[in-house]
Amino acid sequence: MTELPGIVITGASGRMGQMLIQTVVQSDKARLVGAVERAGHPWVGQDIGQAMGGAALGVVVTDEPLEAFAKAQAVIDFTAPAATLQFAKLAAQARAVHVIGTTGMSDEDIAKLEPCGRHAVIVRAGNMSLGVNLLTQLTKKVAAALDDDYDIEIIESHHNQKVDAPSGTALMLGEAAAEGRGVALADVSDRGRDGITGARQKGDIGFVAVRGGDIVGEHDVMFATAGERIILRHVASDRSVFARGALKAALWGQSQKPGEYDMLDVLGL
Ligand SMILES: NC(=O)C1=CN([C@@H]2O[C@H](COP(=O)(O)OP(=O)(O)OC[C@H]3O[C@@H](n4cnc5c(N)ncnc54)[C@H](O)[C@@H]3O)[C@@H](O)[C@H]2O)C=CC1
Ligand SMILES: O=C(O)C1=N[C@H](C(=O)O)C[C@H](O)C1
Repeated sequence: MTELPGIVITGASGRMGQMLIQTVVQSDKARLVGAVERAGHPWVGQDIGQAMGGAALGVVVTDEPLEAFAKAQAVIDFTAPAATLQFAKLAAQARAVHVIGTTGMSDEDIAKLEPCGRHAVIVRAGNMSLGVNLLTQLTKKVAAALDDDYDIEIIESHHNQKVDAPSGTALMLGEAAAEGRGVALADVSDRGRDGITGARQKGDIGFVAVRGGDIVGEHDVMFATAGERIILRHVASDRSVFARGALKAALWGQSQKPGEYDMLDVLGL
């Protein structure tokens, strides 16, 4: 019998890290072979199951990513941009599929993934849920059907510990709206209203970020014109939707050629 694909989770103690550990351990399609945390983190050296407050899982948290990646078929990485760039090089070296959920990466950061994608499969998306990826397609379609008498605003809400804005999801939705309209998002994006801003520019795509409490992730795409508004909405109430998508991507990546992919490729949307 062939062994199930081995998965390493980076940022293992994080909100997503812990959800990913649970998701992989409960799956009958993959096995957990590693858990990585940053050097100096108190969980390093502890069994990941016990560190999470449960039974031992036989996987000790390490701060040596390459050693862990070498034993794995895939790395699922929801950490921070600098860490993700380091992991991309190491996953390519280990020829492991690298699933990147990390957001807040700059265009320069994203360009640095290109050489890694020549050696290994990379799947990257600002949101790994089926619902949001479907919403990008709906957004594109609605934006293509309406002219710029409809003002597009993207409103995102997240918990009070989120460090980046706009969210990765909001940017995906903005890209989809811009694509539907046949414009480049960089040319029409309005991200920072404060003070005497002047009236809204026709054709702009606006972004609004709300931060508070324990909101998992909510996104509205509003098309507003005189007399009516259309609002497309996604609400995530549990991080398992992201973790399930990420595991699906890790398994899908096993049969792909090296290159950079996104969740639309994984989901066939
Ligand atoms: N694409 C998607 O579907 C989703 C993406 N995210 C993104 O995932 C990222 C993480 O989110 P959370 O889990 O909420 O954050 P968090 O702050 O709870 O967890 C991040 C973890 O990464 C660890 N980390 C940082 N640098 C590291 C390094 N060099 N080596 C190993 N571990 C390192 C931290 O110690 C921490 O445990 C964010 O960018 C967030 O926006 C979150 C949810 C869904
Ligand atoms: O940081 C989060 O929590 C989330 N981040 C992703 C994003 O930036 O869009 C996805 C999700 O909304 C949760």
